[in-house]
Amino acid sequence: MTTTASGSTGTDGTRPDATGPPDLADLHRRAARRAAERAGGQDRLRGHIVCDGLVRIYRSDGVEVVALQGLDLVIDRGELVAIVGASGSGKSTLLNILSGLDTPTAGIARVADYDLLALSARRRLSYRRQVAGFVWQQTSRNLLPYLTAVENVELPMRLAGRRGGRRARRERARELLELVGLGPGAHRRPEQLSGGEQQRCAVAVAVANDPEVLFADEPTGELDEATGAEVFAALRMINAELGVTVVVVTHDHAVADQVRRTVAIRDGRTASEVRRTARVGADGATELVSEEYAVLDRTGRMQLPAAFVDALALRDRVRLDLAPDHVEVRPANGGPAADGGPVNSGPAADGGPVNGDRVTDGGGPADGGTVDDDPPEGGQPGGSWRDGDRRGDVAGRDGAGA
Ligand SMILES: Nc1ncnc2c1ncn2[C@@H]1O[C@H](COP(=O)(O)OP(=O)(O)OP(=O)(O)O)[C@@H](O)[C@H]1O
Repeated sequence: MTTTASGSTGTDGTRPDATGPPDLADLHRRAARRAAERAGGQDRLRGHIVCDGLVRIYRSDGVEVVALQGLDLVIDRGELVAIVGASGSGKSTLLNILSGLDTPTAGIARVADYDLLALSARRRLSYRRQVAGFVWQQTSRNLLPYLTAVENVELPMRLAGRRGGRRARRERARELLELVGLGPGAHRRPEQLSGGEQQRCAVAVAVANDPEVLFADEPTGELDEATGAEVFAALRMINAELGVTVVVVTHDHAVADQVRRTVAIRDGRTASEVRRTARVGADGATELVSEEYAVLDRTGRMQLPAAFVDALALRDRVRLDLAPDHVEVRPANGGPAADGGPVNSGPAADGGPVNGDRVTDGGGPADGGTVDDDPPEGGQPGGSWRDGDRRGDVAGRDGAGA
């Protein structure tokens, strides 16, 4: 690595008069300051939901299955996030841990300041009754068949000993059913409701005790597209009106494509994520812009997209170089990148997209930029990548690369 000119520095380690991108000396100072903060414990993880190095190992009959292998995830209060990933990638395991149904093997899992690795039985019960709501994929698992919709919503309030008496509970149950668009069905039993209506009722049940977070595991999995959209609208309503943080595991593109943030899990780790923002274009029209990012963990590790790895035949070890606004990754022994082109030219310092893809609404995410897109033709760098693809790990913190 080489460094360039330096100047006087501000309290954050950068030059106070800097107007352009930071130079290499700035970056080195910043890195040293962050390392010192980590060592001093100031690098505290913040978020409504925090997973850091989360591990879950299942053991049965002498066989170990590592379902989560150091998963990192931070979700802010009030966010609505979709979790996607191939079958077996660890989505349900993650949701079971976050909802207090399962205990992780190691790492950090914290929701609303509840440390999920250190819950007493009593605190776990109060967490599940009052902090976390849950909606299962199977409609039959969410509701008691012999109670009406309104009675199903009242039940968690009764179990939690919610104050205000029967009348107050009934009033709240009705309000919640109205909110999810099920007012007229309040006095029907589940068998008298459609699948979509049952799932909307389940959403109302899940938020009956004012939880801080709502987890839903494939809530539209058993429904057709139109009915699934109604259920997702109910989740959106809960998120927007009640401010509940919502995390939805889904295979449903119609759901994943509608949220502002979709996180892809692969092999028990967060691999990439797509963020969507509405922007007003030059013609005054609002467009939805999707940007895809690789996920960098706290120790500096990330997964290179398989298309990038294959395009440059990257194997075993790579060279890393720090430039003022990006990091270059090159094959260790020459290869296609030896004559120039950095693999990743995205602006790293400001958190810019890893591949620079931008997708405007209209063609939809299928046109590019989402985690499930087809890889670019010929696997050229600069394209998007498929969620299920093999990736190369890059460990950046020690500068070794591999
Ligand atoms: N109770 C268990 N005992 C042993 N292995 C398990 C157990 N539960 C899950 N696994 C394994 O852990 C890994 C992750 O499973 P998980 O159910 O979390 O994946 P998933 O992404 O939710 O998959 P799907 O989309 O098919 O539901 C898989 O290899 C699975 O076989």
